[in-house]
Amino acid sequence: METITIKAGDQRYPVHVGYGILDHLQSFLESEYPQLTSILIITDETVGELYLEELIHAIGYKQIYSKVVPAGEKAKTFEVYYDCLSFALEKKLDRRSMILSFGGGAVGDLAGFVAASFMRGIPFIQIPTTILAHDSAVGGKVAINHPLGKNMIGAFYQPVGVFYDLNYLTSLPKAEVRSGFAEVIKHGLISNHPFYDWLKEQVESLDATIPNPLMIECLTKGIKVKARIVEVDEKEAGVRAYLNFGHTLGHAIEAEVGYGKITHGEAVAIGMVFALQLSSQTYNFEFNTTEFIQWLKHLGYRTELPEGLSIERLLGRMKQDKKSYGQSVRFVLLKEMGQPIVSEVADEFLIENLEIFKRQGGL
Ligand SMILES: NC(=O)c1ccc[n+]([C@@H]2O[C@H](COP(=O)([O-])OP(=O)(O)OC[C@H]3O[C@@H](n4cnc5c(N)ncnc54)[C@H](O)[C@@H]3O)[C@@H](O)[C@H]2O)c1
Ligand SMILES: O=C(O)C(=O)C[C@@H](O)[C@H](O)[C@H](O)COP(=O)(O)O
Ligand SMILES: [Zn+2]
Repeated sequence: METITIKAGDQRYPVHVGYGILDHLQSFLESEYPQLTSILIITDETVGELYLEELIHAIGYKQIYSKVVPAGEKAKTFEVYYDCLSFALEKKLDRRSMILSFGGGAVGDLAGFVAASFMRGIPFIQIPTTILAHDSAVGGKVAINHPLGKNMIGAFYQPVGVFYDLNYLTSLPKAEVRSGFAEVIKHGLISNHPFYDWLKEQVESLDATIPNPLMIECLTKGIKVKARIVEVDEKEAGVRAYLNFGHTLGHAIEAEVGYGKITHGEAVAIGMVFALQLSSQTYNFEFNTTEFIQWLKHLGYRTELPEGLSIERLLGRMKQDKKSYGQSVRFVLLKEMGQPIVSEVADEFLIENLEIFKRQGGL
């Protein structure tokens, strides 16, 4: 097991990563929360069906409730959020209760926001079950979606611990492996040459990555990139925006095609290709985009805009992105490998490039 400590503001918490590590959760609860009154596990129907009983057994605590929510983006709605809060009130959770988020990023974002707002905040633990969640379970961004924009209603609210048992990854569908791995690639691109080059060299196929020990290395490297950024800028006043590389267009695509119709990682992969196109035009960033796209395609990613999307509507979505001020769209671009910059992009330039992108099917 490897443990990475996250420092965020005045908080510190461990991210334990490894195979079969849930025994540590029980001892963590006993030692750190001796006055615990009850536990609410929030999970989704898929993860619940596969692993909930086993988790309840592993925790071995008497007062455990579980709330099963729909799988995927359907969990990140106001209705489901409200339903979770009602459930917590009905079960008489109090300020010494704990929420355990058990699932992928969607459940983590939802459960974290429930924890952040229930009685103005009770502790929560992340038990991630997807590759993507190496990103979402760390750093304290919690949120639900609004029809007008992704993650628009939320908070910065850190978990008190993350227990990442990689055994869960073995049941992930291929599309979810791919989705999660896009965030690993993002962490490579925004951090440095060696990490990105290493990834490209090592990962020729996503089929072989689970339960290959290579995956644990990819995930811990990714978590460390995120940890270094969150440590200096917990609430995205500056450099934390780098973690949004690929997300300006990515989130606009997710909202336009309909939440859950495309995976988050797949949309981010397309967004990264586009951000690289803008980077080379704006900063003469010398990067072998053709080779990058070939690698993405080889791993099974789509690299072009989904059909039928209107450029005007995408632009409208991007203007509502959380990085935008006034009506100016701000993108995370790369000046060099590992040197991101947040850059204001003029509408005309953006439209021109989106048109090229649309015509050329991802360059
Ligand atoms: N808070 C953050 O910092 C942050 C970072 C990145 C992404 N996100 C958010 O995370 C979400 C995406 O996360 P995700 O990809 O983990 O999605 P997810 O939670 O929707 O999980 C993807 C699918 O895989 C299933 N699943 C989960 N674990 C499984 C397992 N072990 N075996 C089989 N099936 C399993 C789920 O039921 C779901 O259908 C998006 O909403 C995105 O906006 C948040
Ligand atoms: O942790 C961050 O900061 C990120 O931007 C990580 C992203 O991968 C993640 O998708 C995040 O939820 C996006 O945040 P948002 O503020 O653009 O909604
Ligand atoms: Zn993301």
